[in-house]
Amino acid sequence: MRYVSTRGNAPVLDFEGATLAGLAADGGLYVPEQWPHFTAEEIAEMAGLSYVETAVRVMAPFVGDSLDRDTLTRLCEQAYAGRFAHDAVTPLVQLDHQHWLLELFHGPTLAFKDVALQLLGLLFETFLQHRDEHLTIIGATSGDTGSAAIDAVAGREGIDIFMLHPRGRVSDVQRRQMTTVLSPNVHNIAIDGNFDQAQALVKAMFNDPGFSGRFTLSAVNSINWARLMAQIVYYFYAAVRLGAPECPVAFSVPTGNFGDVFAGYVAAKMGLPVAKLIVATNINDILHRALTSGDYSAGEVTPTAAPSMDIQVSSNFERLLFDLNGRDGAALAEQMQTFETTRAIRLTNAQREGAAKLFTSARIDPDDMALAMRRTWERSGELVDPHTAIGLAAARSVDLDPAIPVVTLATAHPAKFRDAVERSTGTRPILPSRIGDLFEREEKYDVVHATFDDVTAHIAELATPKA
Ligand SMILES: Cc1ncc(COP(=O)(O)O)c(C=O)c1O
Ligand SMILES: N[C@@H](CCOP(=O)(O)O)C(=O)O
Repeated sequence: MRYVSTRGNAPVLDFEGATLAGLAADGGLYVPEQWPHFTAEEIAEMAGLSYVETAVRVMAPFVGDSLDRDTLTRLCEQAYAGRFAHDAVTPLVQLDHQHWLLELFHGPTLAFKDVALQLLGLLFETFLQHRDEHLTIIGATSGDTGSAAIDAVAGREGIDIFMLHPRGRVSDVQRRQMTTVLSPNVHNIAIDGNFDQAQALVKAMFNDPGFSGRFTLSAVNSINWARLMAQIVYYFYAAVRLGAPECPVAFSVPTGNFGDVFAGYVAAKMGLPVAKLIVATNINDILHRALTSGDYSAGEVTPTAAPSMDIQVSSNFERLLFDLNGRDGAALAEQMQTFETTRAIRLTNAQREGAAKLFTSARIDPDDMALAMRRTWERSGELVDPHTAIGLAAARSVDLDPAIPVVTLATAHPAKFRDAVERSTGTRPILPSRIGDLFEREEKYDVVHATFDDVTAHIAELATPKA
């Protein structure tokens, strides 16, 4: 499989190259040159497969010649068998006759990010084995990517990770999951700013030849295609259990950077019968506005009780706009440059009409989020975190054929957001025993001004330059 940039002006790479590069050299994002496709018979054959077997089937076409089948299978076994606290890896839980939760938080750091990052850590290690390179990973987090990426690469030879988080804007559990990992290759940086600023700094570092030329940079955010590839798997895994390919399934996805829901779009492109993708946002609603009125304009980020979704520049939306624009890289580059300068664009008619075929959206305010947490607890006995609650509230707000199962992606364990869950339900979720001592552990992180010069100077002091 070959990978092209959404902005049409970067080298075409294979899977290994795209995984190590992270971001394309022209500022765009790598996407497969074409979408692989499964027939209905091939999807039916996935019924009864284990998570690992499903993962290998779904990801093999994307990996192409970069890994042989045995190696891909071994890596999936290492990533999923044993590292997740549930045999099904991503189990389904039924709430009522139509609604289901897809629990994606059974990994080591209690959020859906583990599903992709456990594999990505192993991919980096495998690809580095035949290269004489030291990888410098630079990432930005609104709380969950950071800990999952750190868990995946802490202590690995030949890799350093620098993770930027917005100071004071992540939950105490989220922060400690990052800052209590004391491996010498882990570098946590708290910036005075929000996630969008952290993400912009990361992209600027990749795009600055003076900085990126000195190090072998890579990315762990969902700008890295390999992240999304691994997230496609659970759409297949859930849908075949609910009757696909005969029966279509809808998914409601709590959304910030548009990565998780874009993985659902790719699953649909690959032949999975997806009835609807519900883009569930909090009051930081750029995606809801874009999908309902074509207005993709970034406002100020407002802190909420669902902090991982406090995002106003949704990186992966670029991948959708590219696909819906007839994959015209030059036109997309112009559109994205306008967005980068003015922080606002209007979607073209082709983009709006194309998106409307599969996507719908809902903006959930804090009261409805709290109500969804309380009702789910009272009616189903399930504690859900604020992000999942937004997905559930959105799922229930959309008018869908009652015969179609609606799966809400449960993206984080409620214990990551204990205060918010307790406020809404009166019940305080307990930290799972594997991180039960989190509040006794020592923390280590640096506070750095959110400017390009300060952050790059800090990283350059600690990172290993190219030989
Ligand atoms: C718990 C949680 N839910 C939802 C999201 C949104 O996912 P995405 O950014 O892929 O849209 C995030 C962060 O990305 C998250 O950490
Ligand atoms: N919510 C994320 C933000 C980064 O998103 P990513 O999926 O692009 O890594 C987080 O928790 O860090």
